[in-house]
This record gives sequence, C-alpha cells and structure tokens, in this order.
Amino acid sequence: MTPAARIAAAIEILDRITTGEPSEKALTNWARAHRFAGSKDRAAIRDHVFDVLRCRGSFAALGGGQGGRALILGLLRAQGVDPETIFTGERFAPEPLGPDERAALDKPAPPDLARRDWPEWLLAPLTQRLGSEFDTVTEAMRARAPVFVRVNIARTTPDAAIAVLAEDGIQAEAHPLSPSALQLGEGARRIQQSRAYQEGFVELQDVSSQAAVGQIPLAPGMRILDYCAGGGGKALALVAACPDCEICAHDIDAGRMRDLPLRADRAGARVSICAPGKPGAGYDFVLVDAPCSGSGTWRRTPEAKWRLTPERLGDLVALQARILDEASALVAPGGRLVYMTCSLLADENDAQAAAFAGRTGWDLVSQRSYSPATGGDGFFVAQFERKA
Ligand SMILES: C[S@@+](CC[C@H](N)C(=O)[O-])C[C@H]1O[C@@H](n2cnc3c(N)ncnc32)[C@H](O)[C@@H]1O
Repeated sequence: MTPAARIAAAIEILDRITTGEPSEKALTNWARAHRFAGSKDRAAIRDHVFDVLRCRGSFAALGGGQGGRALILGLLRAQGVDPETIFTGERFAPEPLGPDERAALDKPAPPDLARRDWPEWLLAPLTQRLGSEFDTVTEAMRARAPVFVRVNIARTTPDAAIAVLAEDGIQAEAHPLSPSALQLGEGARRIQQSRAYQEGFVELQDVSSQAAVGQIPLAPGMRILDYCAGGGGKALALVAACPDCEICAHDIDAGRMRDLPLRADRAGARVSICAPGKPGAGYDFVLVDAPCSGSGTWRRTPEAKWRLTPERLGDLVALQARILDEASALVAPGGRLVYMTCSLLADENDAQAAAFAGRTGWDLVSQRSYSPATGGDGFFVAQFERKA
C-alpha cells in the first residue's frame, strides 16, 4: 500500500472508532475486509490510528472536526506535513480537501493544545496530582510508549540478555529505574519472535511495574499471594526476584490467568494457581494489583482515555476499596498488604491508600508513584502492615 492508501485506511477506521466501535475491533474488521494488506501495512495503519487517538483533542482542534479526515488532517498539521501531498484523490488516496477543510487548516492553532489531549474533567485532578510534572507528563502521554522488557534474573543477567537480543537485531539498554529493566530500541517490534523472549530470558513488562515490584522486600521461603493476578505479569516478576518464595496466583476471573502457565513454563518459573474465590490465607505478602482506570498506560490504550467517565472512575474506586478489604483478611499476622495500580489519579492511589489505612487502622508503611516523566507508565505502589 502507498503511504496515502494507508492514511485513507486510517481515516476509515477512525470514522468507525469515533462512532463507537472499539479500536481493536475496528482494526481487525478492516484487516479482514482488506486481506491484501500485509503486516507492514497493518502496523503502519495501526500506528496512524493510535497516534491520532492519543492526541485526539488537539488534532480535532487543528484539523477542524471529530471525524477521521479532520483528525488525520490535525495529525499532518502537527507533523508539518502538507496534506495536499496525501489528499490527492489518486488511486486509493483520500479525496482532495474541500473548502471547509482548507479553511479549518488556515485558522491559527489554538493555545494550550497539549491540555486538550486529556479529557477536560481530568485536568483539575491531574494538575493537582502531578504538580510541576504536569507538562512533562502531558507531553510524554501524547507520544508512543517505549518498549521495556524485564530480564528474568533467575535465569540470566541484563548484560547476557542484551547480547542475546542483539543476535536477533534487537537493540536494548539498561534503564535506571529498575535493575531488571531493559528499554528496547531498534527491532523492538520483533521481540516476541526473538530467542531471548521465546526461551524465557526476557518478558515484556513496563519499567515502572518492575520498579514497583522491586519495592517488595522478599526473602526465601515467603508465601506470597498475587490476588488480582490477571495475565501474571507481577507474579512472574516476583518469582524471578525470589525463586525460593512460594507464589500463588488468584483472580476473580480464571480466564484472565489462562496464559500464565505458558508464560511460567517459558520463564522456568513455579507459580501455583488458585481457583477463583479460593485464594487460601495466611500469606506473608498479599499483592493487590487492582483493576483501575489504567490512566498511567493510556499511551498504549489511548481509546480508554476518552471512554473513562467520572461514574466509571467512582465505580473503580469503590471496587478497589472492596478488594483491599477482602485481600487484607488473607495476610498472616506480621505480614504485609501491597496495593498497586497503573493509574495517575489520586482517587485510585494516595487517597485510596489513605482511606484504607484510615478505616482499618493498618499502617501505611510506604508509598511511591511513578510517572512517564521517568520513562515508564504511570504507576503506584503502597505497602501496609497491620498495627501490632
Ligand atoms: C490490573 S489487572 C491485573 C494485572 C496483572 N496483575 C498483571 O500484572 O498482569 C486487575 C485484575 O483484577 C481482577 N479482579 C477484578 N476484581 C477482582 C476481585 N474482586 N478479586 C480478585 N481479582 C479481581 C481482574 O480480573 C483483573 O485480571
């Protein structure tokens, strides 16, 4: 496909997304209906769509509308690309610009463009929560997320993993936020086909998640429950950090853990899986990686940013509080409860942690927030101990 044909495809897909179709479904449906598109075409189209969704507010302002054509015109304007070179009307290219579109592009760019890439109702809480980091985080959230892997330190070292990745043409370098983290450069998209990945030397995981897991003071022989294990990213990081710990994975939805045995096999890790609602009890650590807005990961899932509502956020905050209460009952005397979210929002993080400590009397031993200002996703971790 030509670059212009890829843009035309992105316009078609964005039109579907802006009328309510979920982005993954719209991309899949488009690919099914256009089997001639190769993997490089599909990847390029996906990049256009996600680049637009991340900056949907500012691109709508620059392009003069909310539809696929206007959003792409906003993208091209932001990139300084002359749209006439793409909107030519030639075979498979988008139709030439109309007078209204030209007029929209001639208008001066509105001020404070980057702020438009947050939902308006979140501007006040984010400004308050992020303080002096607000502008840096806002800019970072408008760009593609870097790709990180976690080196399986139970099996290899970061230097050895870098060398194995290089054999497959994947460039990687250490990241200061976590000793197990490598940030991938050139070749990152081939990671899942690489030997380092397939043989379990590395696993995809954001650096902030790795750093947060690194805060947990593990010791051989400890029993640890990953209460909201999902695909098992945290459970696998825990077992790599402490192979002599006993790690149990639990989730209310067993289906969410279906890939975990395969991932654990690949890593050479031992993780026991509990049936939903039967998590056991008496653990040294219970980790709650709670369902949340995912606002810290919106670079990867930009559509979610525009779908979150105050009501949905309120429901999530209530659910997190319920899960914390449930999970705290599973901690052994003298043990700890660890609460994590991939959120940037105080309601789900500091305020949630303070509310839990306030209503239960548990001590808030430590808390730490991560933001894209330090490279990775927005993330939060808090540790609690039952008062003696
Ligand atoms: C943020 S995800 C977990 C991600 C996972 N820990 C990882 O690192 O890949 C949150 C998980 O919490 C689970 N969950 C939601 N409500 C729950 C509940 N009441 N008890 C246990 N798990 C729950 C969801 O099914 C979801 O898999």
